Amino acid sequence: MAPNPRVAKAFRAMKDIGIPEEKTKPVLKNLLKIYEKNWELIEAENYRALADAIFDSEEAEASETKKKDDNAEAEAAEQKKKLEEAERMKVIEEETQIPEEPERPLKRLRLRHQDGTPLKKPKLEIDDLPYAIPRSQARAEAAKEKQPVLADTQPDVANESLSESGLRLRHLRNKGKEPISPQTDDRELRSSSHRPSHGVRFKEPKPKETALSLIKPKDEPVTDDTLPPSAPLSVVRPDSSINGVSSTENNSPTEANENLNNSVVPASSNERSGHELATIPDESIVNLDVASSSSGEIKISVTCIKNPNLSVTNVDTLLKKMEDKCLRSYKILDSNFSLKKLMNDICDSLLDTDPEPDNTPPAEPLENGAVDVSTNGSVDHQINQLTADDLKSVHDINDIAKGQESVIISLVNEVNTKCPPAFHYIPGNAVFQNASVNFSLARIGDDNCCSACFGDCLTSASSCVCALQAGGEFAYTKEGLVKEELLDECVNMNRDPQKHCLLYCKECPLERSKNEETVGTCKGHLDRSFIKECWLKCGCNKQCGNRVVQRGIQRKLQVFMTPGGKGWGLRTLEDLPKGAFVCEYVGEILTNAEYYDRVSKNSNKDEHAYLVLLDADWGEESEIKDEEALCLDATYCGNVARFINHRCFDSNLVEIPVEIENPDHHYYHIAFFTTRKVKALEELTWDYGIDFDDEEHHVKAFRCQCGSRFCRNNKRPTRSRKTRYT
Ligand SMILES: C[S@@+](CC[C@H](N)C(=O)[O-])C[C@H]1O[C@@H](n2cnc3c(N)ncnc32)[C@H](O)[C@@H]1O
Repeated sequence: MAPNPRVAKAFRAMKDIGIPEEKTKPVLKNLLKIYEKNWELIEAENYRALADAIFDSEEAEASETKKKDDNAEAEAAEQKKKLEEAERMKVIEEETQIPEEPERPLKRLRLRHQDGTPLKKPKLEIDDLPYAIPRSQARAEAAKEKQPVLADTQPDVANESLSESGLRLRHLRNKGKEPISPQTDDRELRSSSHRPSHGVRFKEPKPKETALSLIKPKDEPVTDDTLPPSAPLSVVRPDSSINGVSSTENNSPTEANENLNNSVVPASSNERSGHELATIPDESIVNLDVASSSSGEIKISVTCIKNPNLSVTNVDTLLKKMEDKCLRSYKILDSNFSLKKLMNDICDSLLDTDPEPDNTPPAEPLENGAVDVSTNGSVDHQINQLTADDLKSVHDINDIAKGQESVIISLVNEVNTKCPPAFHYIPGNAVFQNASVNFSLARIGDDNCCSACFGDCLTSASSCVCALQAGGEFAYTKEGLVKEELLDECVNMNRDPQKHCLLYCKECPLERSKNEETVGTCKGHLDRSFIKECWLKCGCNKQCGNRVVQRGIQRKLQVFMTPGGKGWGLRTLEDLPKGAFVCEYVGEILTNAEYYDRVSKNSNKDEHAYLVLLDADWGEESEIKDEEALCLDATYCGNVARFINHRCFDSNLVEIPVEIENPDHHYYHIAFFTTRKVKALEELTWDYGIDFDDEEHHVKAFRCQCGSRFCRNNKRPTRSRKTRYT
């Protein structure tokens, strides 16, 4: 078909002004459509409309391209921003000491030896040690020669070696003792069954227990928990003048404080429901009477002699005032909290305590004035008829340490109504019964103390005897912080024990104490570095910088109910620097045999468990007697450390053994130091070293809620726990 001459003419006209046909064609087509084929309009003024339309379309195209370019640029900028942000986060992470993605915990070691045959040692290449701080001559040499380290070739302390960093670290070993270690399969690493020492041991329902094991841990989210009230609260003590019909709680005037807001939060060993709050004034005599009848009536009467001119107030006003006070002072979270409900709860608790009141004789007061409810059966009930067990749990929520530490340690629960657990607060370890712990001065020879020192050992030009004992350098800086090298070594060892020296007992006291037909094989014990502090026979003064742990807790700490299902936890109320001493793990010093005995007799399977082994020396000696194989049990007696929860891998605390009174290491202290800077209100956590995979392990492996991105419990099916504990 012959081309439309008007079209050809339009093409020519455009060509004359430099516009090619292919550009003209689509625009002309469009224009014809718009002008409804009105050629006059297109041809007017020498195709001006067409030329304009073409230029317009060119402009639109250009702007479209620019837009695209801009978008691409914006995208690139966004991408760059993200990368920068990621980089910044990385730096922050590094600065806050959050560790890098760890090697995934490997499977557990398997023991291939047994039957008394000499055992091979674990194959440990020093090259594999991230920090490679050899703590004995043998290990240093092994490092040099890149030979596998044989545990039994390690000499003893007298023989310390310089670490790469120059820090001398002391071994927990005895001269001439030859620990034996089993052959291990390199392909199968890291398990808590082989993750020895210092872990919290979890009680298992079955008495058949195999071994203690521990585990490993990130930043706990900072919660906006409020600080504790500053005025200490007094503890409600049972009245020694209980008459058997009604009870009376008298607050000693010496414990008094001006306020009317003292509270007691008792909890029985069976975990009370948190309803037993009693509010009593201080400088007054408060009588609290509770009575119930067989028809189900309960009468609670509070008599308070405070102000003789007291006029009767409106009950609603009083309730409102008290509710405000409760919400404000006791940090009760529930805005619908009501005193009436609280009283109702008290009644419920009372009924729960003894649902069938009978007419047996009134309870006999205990020595300390409390009433043992086991003998109590009167129709009248006393809200403060505390059992001996209950007495352990009469906690002062404003100082759970009851004045036994040099700082106040408050307790808050803003999550639920659970009361603090039942235990006696003790500020230092105490022997339960059979543990052989001998603090005699005669045992401390000249080589165990710096008797020639004076003043502050840390300021003297040379290292003192105590420092030499720990490897030649003081463990602490002048600021009282653990030196980086030691800290990092300990953190590292805990993170990956298989890369460090595990020592194996010929006959493991732990296995022996299980009283099974055959003594199980030793699962290995970490060869740990110690801190050696100056002590009584040292010539330095009390303020010597090499005395840190023995001064006790100095930081503001708080026991709090964790929101994440871990139960109670411990947090700091102040920012802490890296390497700061927080507290030591305090409990009853038990032999392992005593501990197993305790576990087997304990019909109450406790929800939580609180055991730490003092096994740092075990693999060093050919034979450890039962009374020397010790552990710390904080179940019934302990300090704040019993509240420290576990965090896999990147916990903010690490435990370091500390020698103070005892030159041998059957007994020593376990002290917690910060692994990085810790912000106020962060939860303090510790890697227990539990192997959540170990099916045979006696440990009651809780479902870990640590929240760490390295949580070892995350990827595992819950099958073993379910079948074991239901
Ligand atoms: C030494 S206690 C710690 C204090 C304990 N939360 C309490 O309320 O008394 C150890 C117990 O706390 C609980 N726990 C500790 N860390 C935990 C975690 N990461 N996830 C879940 N439970 C944890 C377990 O029940 C464990 O047996």
